[in-house]
Amino acid sequence: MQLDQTDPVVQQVKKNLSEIFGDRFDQQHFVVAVSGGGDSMAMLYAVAALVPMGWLQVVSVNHHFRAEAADELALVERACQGLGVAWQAGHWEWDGKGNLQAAAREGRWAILKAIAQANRSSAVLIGHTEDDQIENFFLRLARGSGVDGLAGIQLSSHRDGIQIVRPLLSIGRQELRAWLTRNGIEWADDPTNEDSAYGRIRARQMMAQLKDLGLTRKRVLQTVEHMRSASEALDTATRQFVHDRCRTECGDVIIGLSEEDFDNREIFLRAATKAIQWVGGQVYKPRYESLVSAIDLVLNGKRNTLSGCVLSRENNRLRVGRELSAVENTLKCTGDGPFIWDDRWIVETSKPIDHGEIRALGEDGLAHCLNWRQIGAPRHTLLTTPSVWANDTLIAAPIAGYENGWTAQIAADFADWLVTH
Ligand SMILES: Nc1ncnc2c1ncn2[C@@H]1O[C@H](COP(=O)(O)OP(=O)(O)OP(=O)(O)O)[C@@H](O)[C@H]1O
Repeated sequence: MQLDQTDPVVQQVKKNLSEIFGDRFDQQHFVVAVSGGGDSMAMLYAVAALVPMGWLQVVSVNHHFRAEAADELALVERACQGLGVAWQAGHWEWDGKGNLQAAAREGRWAILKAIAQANRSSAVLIGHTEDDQIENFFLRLARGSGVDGLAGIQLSSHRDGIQIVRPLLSIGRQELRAWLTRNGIEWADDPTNEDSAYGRIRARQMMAQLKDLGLTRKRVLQTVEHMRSASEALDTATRQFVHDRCRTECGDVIIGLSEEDFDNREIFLRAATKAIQWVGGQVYKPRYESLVSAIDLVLNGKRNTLSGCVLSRENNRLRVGRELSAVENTLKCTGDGPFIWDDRWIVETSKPIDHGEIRALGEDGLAHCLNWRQIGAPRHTLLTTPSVWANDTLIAAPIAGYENGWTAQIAADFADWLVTH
């Protein structure tokens, strides 16, 4: 079944996609994440009405913890066959570690990301709706979130260098359900959606009661909008702060301290958070309380660690460096590169290597770098920089002064990275 472009839901989706991609929204390759639930099925049909089928790759992930999942995937596959759109299943299985829901979300993202990268897609489309926005607001409020958290879900965001777009974000779930029914589109109801053990569902139920206070959907969405605008203003100020006061050195961020940072901490803390995320390769921010206590300690001269980073004070500078025990990556390398190591270094050579290994320099490596003191960076920083090994012999440690035909440079400049994070 194909839908008419004048259909109101299709029109909304068109408006949202055009806002992000301009007039050429129908000439982008999209990965469309479809679970078989009402929201993502609505997204599938609306997007298929707008974007020629050759530009779409639908992906459904089976998390293998609900018996119904296979039927849901089959439902999506049938729908895609009917629409003439490419469909692919992804499989994920829980290793029993951590929280199941969170692990499933991460596993799903890893699959979507890999497919988007393989297809060189412009974006991954996700079926979040206005209801998700509202539920998310209450969940964040309950967690004591600040301006950024309450600024809500964005129409477009980035993760791991991939754009995520939510074309249904301005449409309510009820409207979508009615639309699906009107158009005879089948969807699968996820039984866990009714299970009040999940915070999101509890937030949904609570909304009904808050109406009595005059706290309507519209009011919540207004607050989200205000928070977004405040958050954007703070981001701009943070970028300016980073431009004026931060620089990078051997993969660390150095923040120049000034007296006013002790009084007016908001922008300073935001810049420190971004530095920690950039150095530590963290998608999520450290918890606010952990950040404040770590910063207090370091400003008082006590070196400490947070989110894969070492925070240390050097007179009027705060250094955010990588924590050695958090660097797990050992990368096999053959040829001349470029090799991406620790998700942030580009390592290359003019002398191709056979079956080498790139890993953090560490104590044993640094012992071979006789000139490291001349670099001017602290020992704990150099220990975390890339080094190249062959059969346990150190071949190069370019940042620690032992180049031997190798170079290493940071892949994404901190200030550039800030623009999309
Ligand atoms: N198993 C899955 N396979 C592919 N995409 C998924 C899967 N589960 C969720 N998604 C994507 O993530 C979005 C958000 O999922 P979530 O479970 O938070 O919401 P939902 O309201 O249950 O959505 P839906 O009704 O579409 O399942 C979905 O709309 C869909 O785009």
